[in-house]
Amino acid sequence: MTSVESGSNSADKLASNESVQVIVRCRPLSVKELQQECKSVVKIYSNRGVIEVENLKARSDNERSKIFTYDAVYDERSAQQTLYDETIRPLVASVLEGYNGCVFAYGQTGTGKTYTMEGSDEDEMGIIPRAFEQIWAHIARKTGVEFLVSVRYLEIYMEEIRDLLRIKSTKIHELREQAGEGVVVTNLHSHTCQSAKDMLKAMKTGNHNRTTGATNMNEHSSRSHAIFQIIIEMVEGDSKSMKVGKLNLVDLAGSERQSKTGATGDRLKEATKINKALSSLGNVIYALAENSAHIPYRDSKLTRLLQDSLGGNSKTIMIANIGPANMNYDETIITLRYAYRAKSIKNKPTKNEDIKDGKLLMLQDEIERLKALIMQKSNGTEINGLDSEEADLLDSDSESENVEKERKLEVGKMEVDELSKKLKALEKQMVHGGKDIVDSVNENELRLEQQKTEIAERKKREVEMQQRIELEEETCSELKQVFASLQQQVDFKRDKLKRLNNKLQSVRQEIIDNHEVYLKDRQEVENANDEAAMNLRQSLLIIDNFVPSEERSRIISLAQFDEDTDNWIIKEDSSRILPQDRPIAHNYRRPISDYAVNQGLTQTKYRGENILDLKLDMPLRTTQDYTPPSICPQIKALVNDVIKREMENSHMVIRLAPHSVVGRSNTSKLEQEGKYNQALKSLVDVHSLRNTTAAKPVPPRSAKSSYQLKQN
Ligand SMILES: Nc1ncnc2c1ncn2[C@@H]1O[C@H](COP(=O)(O)OP(=O)(O)OP(=O)(O)O)[C@@H](O)[C@H]1O
Repeated sequence: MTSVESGSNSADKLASNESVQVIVRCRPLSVKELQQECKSVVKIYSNRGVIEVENLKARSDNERSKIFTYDAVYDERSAQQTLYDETIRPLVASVLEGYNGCVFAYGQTGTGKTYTMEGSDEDEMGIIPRAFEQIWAHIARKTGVEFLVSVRYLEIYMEEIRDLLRIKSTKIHELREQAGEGVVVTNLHSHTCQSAKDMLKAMKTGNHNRTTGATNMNEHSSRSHAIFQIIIEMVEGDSKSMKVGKLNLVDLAGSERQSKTGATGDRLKEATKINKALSSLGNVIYALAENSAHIPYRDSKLTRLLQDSLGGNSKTIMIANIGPANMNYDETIITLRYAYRAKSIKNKPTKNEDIKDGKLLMLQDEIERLKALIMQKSNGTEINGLDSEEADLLDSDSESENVEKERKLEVGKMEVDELSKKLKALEKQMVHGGKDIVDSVNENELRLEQQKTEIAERKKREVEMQQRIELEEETCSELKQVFASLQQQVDFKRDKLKRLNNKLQSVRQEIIDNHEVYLKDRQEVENANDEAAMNLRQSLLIIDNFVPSEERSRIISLAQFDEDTDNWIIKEDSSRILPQDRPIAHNYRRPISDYAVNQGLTQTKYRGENILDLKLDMPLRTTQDYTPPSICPQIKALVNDVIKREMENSHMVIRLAPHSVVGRSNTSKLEQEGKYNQALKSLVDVHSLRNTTAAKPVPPRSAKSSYQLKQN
């Protein structure tokens, strides 16, 4: 192991600074961006913590570039090791002293969040594996302290929490507020680790289970927000209280424009959820920065889980990842503004110490108890053993008693073995600090690492001082100015006015940019809304056409909104609860007789029987119920007369027809056809007259039926 702890210096320093620390990292232009001949528009001034972004489409000089200042900034050449040593190492050192810590990476999709948090290979390890090394290097040096280190790994995918270390688990994970612990996730597997390797294995397992997919912007895009939690419990000497350090390492899903990622279908649904959660995170950051009375933590699972990290009991670092390409200018500006706002969030970190109940303390108690029990049993067994030997000598006749004693001895030994195994398993979970200080850390390396950390800290201080100087120079320049003449004063004021005017312009520009972003966001929300409305309409159609109305009403009456899962759930209908194991029917599978049907309604249902019997709505009348209307005799006579006449005419036409083909002209043929048609028309008229005077049409007769749902 090469990592070392930074010492208490850095940790103490972090403790005094309660603001969320914001750092920005810019990745290099990607191969795709180089192929598309994109230009780099981001300039990084690491010594001052400043970033300048150039707008190639600017219409005026005022819009040309935008400048932002952060706690630290890293350009495309920055090494993983440097970023870790300068910003994360002090935070992890604080966690090892009993603070809560959080690092979260935010940024547009494909800007390097996963690269920063996890890294790529051994040389390019990211923050998470480096934190493992730091933690275990610390444990290796800490004599007289017992540690219990456990990890959890979860993802929030489409607003559902999934346990990445138990991906097949069907347990439901809810968010619960717990006194002293903040918001916790229920039923999450906690994996106890004995080394950095164990942790790395857990991370890899979780990464393998994480939801990823390809988008236009990133071939391996993370489609979920992933949180890796490390919990370190520490007990010093014989103390009966412990310290607990918790570290949340968060790799957020990328913020993205649907138009750029080319998201459709499921990807679009994912993107909508991702953007919704990120915009709630933005709202929380905004509300905290503005000191609002209400902070909308409950708007998403992500913000509830990060509640302590933002404005609560935690030391927090936000890493804003950006890309340098001109085509991502808008997204880069959004990320930078987001990050800039987060700078003003104030946290209230306090040490988690003097904790009287916890897994480690319980483990220690259990180990003590087992040790005492083993001791007691072993003593008992020895005594029994002696007794039996003596008994052998003294009383060779009592064979059966000896056998009995030997059996007891055997059972006693087995019990001791069992307890020893249990004890070993429990002891294995705990780690004793300071065990292999000589093996694990080479002294020279340790010194070298400490020097590196000191250099990093000095650099950090330099950046802070540089920023302070620049700020003071600006505010004090007027005071320092000695005016030789009125003209000089006027010139100075004019300069100042110009500067203020520039500022005003850039604020105006920001408002315009924000408005454009708002319009784009709105368009995307509208698109998502349309799709959701379409899905809803489709679902309603299915419900209207395929779900019987009484079933629908029943479900509506049972449905209720569950705040914890942020979802609709169906309450259990006690009247419908069926026994889990219904008895198997022997001779008949379905109740067919009336008696059986009645029995089925009141008594236990058998497996394989229909459990639902839904009657269809039957028509009130059938065609058989049709009675023709009574028609007035005059109309009847009139109609009969017309029919008779027309029939005669048509017979005549039909009789004449063969001759007409040979001996008559075409005109007379047409005349006859006209008459024939007229006769038919009269018939139709009479028929329709009948129909209108008849009773209302009767729906087609359908067989009296019911459809039945069968339980499998
Ligand atoms: N600082 C960097 N130096 C070199 N390569 C980088 C750097 N940052 C990111 N990359 C590369 O850029 C690509 C995208 O990075 P990554 O997957 O980490 O982005 P992401 O922000 O996590 O994306 P998404 O939100 O879609 O998951 C990867 O191939 C990664 O190796």
